[in-house]
Amino acid sequence: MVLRQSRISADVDAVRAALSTVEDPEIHRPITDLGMVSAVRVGRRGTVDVEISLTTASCPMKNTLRDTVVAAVREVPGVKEVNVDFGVMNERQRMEVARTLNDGRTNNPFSGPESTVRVYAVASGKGGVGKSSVTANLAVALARTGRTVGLLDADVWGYSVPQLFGVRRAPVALNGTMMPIEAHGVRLMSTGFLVEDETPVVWRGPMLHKALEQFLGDVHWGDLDVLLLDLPPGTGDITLSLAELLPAMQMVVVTTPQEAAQTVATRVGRMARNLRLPVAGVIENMSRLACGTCGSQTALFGSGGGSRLAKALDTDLLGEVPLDLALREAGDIGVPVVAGTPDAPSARELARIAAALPVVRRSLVGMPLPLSVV
Ligand SMILES: Nc1ncnc2c1ncn2[C@@H]1O[C@H](COP(=O)(O)OP(=O)(O)OP(=O)(O)O)[C@@H](O)[C@H]1O
Repeated sequence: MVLRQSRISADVDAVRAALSTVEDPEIHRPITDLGMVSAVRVGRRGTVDVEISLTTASCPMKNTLRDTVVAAVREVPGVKEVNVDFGVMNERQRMEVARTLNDGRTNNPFSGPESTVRVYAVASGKGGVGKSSVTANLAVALARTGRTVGLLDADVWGYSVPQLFGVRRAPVALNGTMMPIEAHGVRLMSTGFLVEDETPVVWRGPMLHKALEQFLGDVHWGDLDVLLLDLPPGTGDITLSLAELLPAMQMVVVTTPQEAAQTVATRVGRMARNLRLPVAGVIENMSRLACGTCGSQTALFGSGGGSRLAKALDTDLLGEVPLDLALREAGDIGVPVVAGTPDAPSARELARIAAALPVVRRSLVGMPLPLSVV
């Protein structure tokens, strides 16, 4: 029995079938559909050689891809050894991949009425209240419950997504289509990936709108369940553009317990009303500081800001995230706290909030209807 099995040789079709279960880690399509498998050779002793053509020579996911290919091919009966060689696609092949990706796609996949993607824009009245930390952790928490999540760093000038996720590289681009960078299970895009370290971004007005349009339309987000947007602090052009580009956009407002609720409510409330954006709820951040030794709680930044703001905006308080050293340290090392220290008090609360994020729809009352006079 043992002898006979060692003589069975795997066949090329079975190996190709196994390879069709392997997805490109960034494009999320089978490598066989993308034309990435350039050769498969099966030796008599169960040795399989696979040649993979990468979309770019500096493919950051090369090792991940090698591991998945080896694991898939090893499952084929008769396979004893798997060797993977990498080459690079030529321009014609890259164009073919870009065509496959763009097949039937409209420019902005989130703009049509048929889009079922839940879109949350996370806003704050001012900077430094933890809006980006909250957004990053909500995204990771949602991804950890099995959802496909995208996070667009719409804080174009003050981007923090690269730091919060520990990503320091440029995205792969294929003939005008950019691949989001995946980290901690979330598909990310940020201006921070596109500029040299510390280079200031000076886009304004129409250029800004165009850039956001491209972030939505020219990035291959794939089939998302949820798209989160980390807005810049305050209210302004970016929110205006995004509200126009994303009909399903709803806002989540982050505040500290101390912030003058009335000021934020007036500012954010006016913007939400003017743009007819529904507010899904308020998250109070930096709520209390728990003493690690005695467990006593100190309201370092006062209390009640979140519930006051929720009341003023006529929405719900979704949760209160405590001040937590683990969250601050997580941000510094680039591993969101819900992934790195899921038992930390802030991580538990953020995961709870993510699991219960409500869906509110934009009212059509007062919106211009797409009618034309005939
Ligand atoms: N709950 C928390 N506990 C401890 N530290 C926190 C908490 N929330 C945020 N921080 C820390 O506060 C700082 C500001 O957070 P963050 O960058 O997320 O704020 P922001 O509102 O997005 O700021 P900006 O508007 O400038 O982008 C960071 O150092 C972050 O680690």
